[in-house]
Amino acid sequence: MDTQNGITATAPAGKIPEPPEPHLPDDQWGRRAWELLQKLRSRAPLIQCITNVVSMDLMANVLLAAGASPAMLSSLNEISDFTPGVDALCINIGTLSEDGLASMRAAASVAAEAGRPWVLDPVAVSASDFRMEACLGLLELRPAVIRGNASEILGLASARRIRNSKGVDSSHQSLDAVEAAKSLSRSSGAIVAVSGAVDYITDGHTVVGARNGVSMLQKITATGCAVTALIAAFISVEPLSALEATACALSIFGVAAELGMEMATGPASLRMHLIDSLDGLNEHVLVSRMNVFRVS
Ligand SMILES: Nc1ncnc2c1ncn2[C@@H]1O[C@H](COP(=O)(O)OP(=O)(O)OP(=O)(O)O)[C@@H](O)[C@H]1O
Ligand SMILES: Cc1ncsc1CCO
Ligand SMILES: [Mg+2]
Repeated sequence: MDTQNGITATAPAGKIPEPPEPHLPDDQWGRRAWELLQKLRSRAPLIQCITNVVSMDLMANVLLAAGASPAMLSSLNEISDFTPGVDALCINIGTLSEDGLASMRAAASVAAEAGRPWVLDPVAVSASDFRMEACLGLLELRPAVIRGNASEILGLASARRIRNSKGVDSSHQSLDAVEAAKSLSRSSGAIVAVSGAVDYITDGHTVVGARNGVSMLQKITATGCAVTALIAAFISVEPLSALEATACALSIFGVAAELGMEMATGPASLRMHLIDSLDGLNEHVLVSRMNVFRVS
């Protein structure tokens, strides 16, 4: 059994791991992203978010602007009724509590049993043993995607609280966490995305970079949380191509931010214009702006 980083291997004994997804040529990403965005808009998938109290509003509004249907239900008493019917689940440990963790565990188990994909946002995983242990336990429930900033991915991949971690913000560059992301992907079986100036997405073998976005996103709280929820929405419409769906979600969010920045005068107006730009995004603008490339 592979116990790399102390995390139990994901493929059952004897099962041959699935091959990496076929490689999409760099010039096809815009077309692919538009195809997935159209699917999302026409299906309006139901996305359950068990998330931190800071992020709820932005997360729900980003999901709505993209065409999904958000539901921030988190009581343990509702999970057995509600979670089997969702299209995907987003779990974010930003303001973690004992009760919240019990709900997260229950919802991830129910989603997995019902064959619904779920994504993990390991916010500030190195801030406390409580968070690290919570995340390592959640990894055993098989998230389809893990998205974090570089410090979070470095911490989670090592299964140890890293020093010089600052809380919810990153103190590392995304490129510094690419090898950790690959290792975490192989040990957990999840697609792993590291956000930053360039977002990196990996299935443990292939690495794709997404260069869209603006640095002012770091001045708006919970943009990372919101893009993780967007990833949940994208994988719900394309579960068999989770790497592509994840890269498309990150890149589309970045394109919306770039368009929003053209009208914004600061973080507060960028937040508003980003949501408007995501809602109004059209094929021509998306295809001409998308900047996704194969790294390895
Ligand atoms: N320097 C940058 N230039 C362009 N885009 C960036 C930059 N830094 C982050 N982003 C984008 O901002 C979004 C949030 O990423 P970030 O790494 O800041 O997440 P985070 O730290 O988890 O955020 P939060 O915890 O506030 O939700 C992503 O879409 C990412 O691509
Ligand atoms: C500021 C903050 N604190 C806990 S979660 C959160 C939102 C960004 O991750
Ligand atoms: Mg975060």
